[in-house]
Amino acid sequence: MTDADPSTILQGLRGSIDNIDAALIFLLAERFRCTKQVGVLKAKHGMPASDPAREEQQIARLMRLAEDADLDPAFAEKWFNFVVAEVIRHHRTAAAQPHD
Ligand SMILES: O=C(O)C(=O)C[C@]1(C(=O)O)C=C[C@@H](O)C=C1
Repeated sequence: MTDADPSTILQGLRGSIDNIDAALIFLLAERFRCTKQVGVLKAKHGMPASDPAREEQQIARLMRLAEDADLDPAFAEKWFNFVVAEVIRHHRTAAAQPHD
């Protein structure tokens, strides 16, 4: 990566960034497909939208994984909290719908 034209290098890196962003979108979509089913299950059985004990375990695990992957663990925690806030919003919406 030394002598190549910088704009060629940039183009190659951007290609990888675009592939990674696409994979992240697909993974997030799959995660929300699962959590929507969790929301319906919880709503049907009168279970609370959030489970703080489960979240604590998830955060501890993700922060360990982030450290191993050389990713800022505080960033991993922020990302998780951001996603879970949206999941809980979906769960509350599901609970407010009529269900049998
Ligand atoms: O596992 C659950 O009970 C969920 O509702 C899923 C989930 C998550 O997105 O991982 C979301 C909210 C809970 O507080 C904990 C975890």
